[in-house]
Amino acid sequence: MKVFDYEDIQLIPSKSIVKSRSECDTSVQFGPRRFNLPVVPANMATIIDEKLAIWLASHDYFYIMHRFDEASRIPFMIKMKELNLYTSISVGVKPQEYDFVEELSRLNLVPDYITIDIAHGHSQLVIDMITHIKKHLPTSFLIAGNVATPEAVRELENAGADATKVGVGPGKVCITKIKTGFGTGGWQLAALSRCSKVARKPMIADGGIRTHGDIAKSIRFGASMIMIGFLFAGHEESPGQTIEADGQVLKEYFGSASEYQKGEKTNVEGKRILISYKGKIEDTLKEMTEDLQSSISYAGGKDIEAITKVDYVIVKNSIFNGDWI
Ligand SMILES: NC(=O)C1=CN([C@@H]2O[C@H](COP(=O)(O)OP(=O)(O)OC[C@H]3O[C@@H](n4cnc5c(N)ncnc54)[C@H](OP(=O)(O)O)[C@@H]3O)[C@@H](O)[C@H]2O)C=CC1
Ligand SMILES: Nc1nc2c(ncn2[C@@H]2O[C@H](COP(=O)(O)O)[C@@H](O)[C@H]2O)c(=O)[nH]1
Repeated sequence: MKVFDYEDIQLIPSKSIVKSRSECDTSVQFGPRRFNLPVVPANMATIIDEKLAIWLASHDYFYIMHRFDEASRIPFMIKMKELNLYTSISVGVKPQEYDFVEELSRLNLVPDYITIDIAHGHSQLVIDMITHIKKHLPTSFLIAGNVATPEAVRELENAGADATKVGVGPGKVCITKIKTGFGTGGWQLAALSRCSKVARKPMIADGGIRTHGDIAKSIRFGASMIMIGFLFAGHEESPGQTIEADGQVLKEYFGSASEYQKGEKTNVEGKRILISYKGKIEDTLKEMTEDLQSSISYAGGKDIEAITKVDYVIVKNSIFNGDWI
């Protein structure tokens, strides 16, 4: 199988049709809503919390709340609805999650988006949860993952998922490939490309984004939305703990399957890292927008759609020409 990853690809420019990059529209329709950018901060405890979710929703960005503070999910949804903001939450597949879905239905607290978030999403456990959610919350836009193969995308779509999330093991704080030998680490973009050959519904590329150019590459290879942890970690608004050491300000970023999230050393497939403080998330989103507008201009178009059709070359490990920016 021919594989490649983000650092091995360069997209080929087409003639620009705009006078200024500011003419390029980075917005995207995803499910029932339109968002300013095709990116979503990872549904992880050190990446998203209620305060950031409110900011993102009220500024027309997509968010997915994590599922690790189970009891706070209903109060969170009530607050978002009171603020007239859309709701987007995560669930797992354990028995209590079945009750939770039924409770939402009973309370008529219907999330606009609901994401089934487990490590190995190509599983009967996920198919059963898709069936359960579609029965009790049929109008919610249902995202299911994570998966790595076309077979998995097809099965979850056939079970009723409205979108699938692709990426097993490419994450910055992931140790799945080291601990299990499995995953898409090092070939995440090729895995996405394979999945796109069969997907009939939108796909979220999840994990392994290291530069803003990787967003355009994900779109070229089939993603409608891109989930990002590392690039959103370390901001003022990031919920991870802030640590000061030797005059440096650092923030923590840990995996959802790490002992820091789980509170125990069982089935650990994630680690914790410290990241230099990055400033305000609004500034990062502005830079991402400008860079994606530039990508659209290089693609020879005026909107995201233009990027889906560009030519590309595979040049192994080429993008930094041996340098790091
Ligand atoms: N995208 C990725 O590459 C990865 C992401 N993660 C993240 O970590 C968090 C915890 O994930 P997860 O452990 O799935 O959540 P849970 O702890 O909720 O476990 C999910 C359920 O699936 C069962 N299961 C069976 N086989 C597997 C398998 N190979 N991997 C995981 N579960 C399995 C588990 O049973 P039992 O516990 O008894 O085995 C459990 O009932 C999630 O947020 C997930 O997204 C974790 C690893 C990889
Ligand atoms: N293998 C693991 N993967 C994890 C864990 N926690 C989260 N994740 C995945 O990583 C992405 C974010 O990737 P990044 O490269 O942008 O940082 C996230 O959305 C999850 O899919 C974990 O503990 N182990």
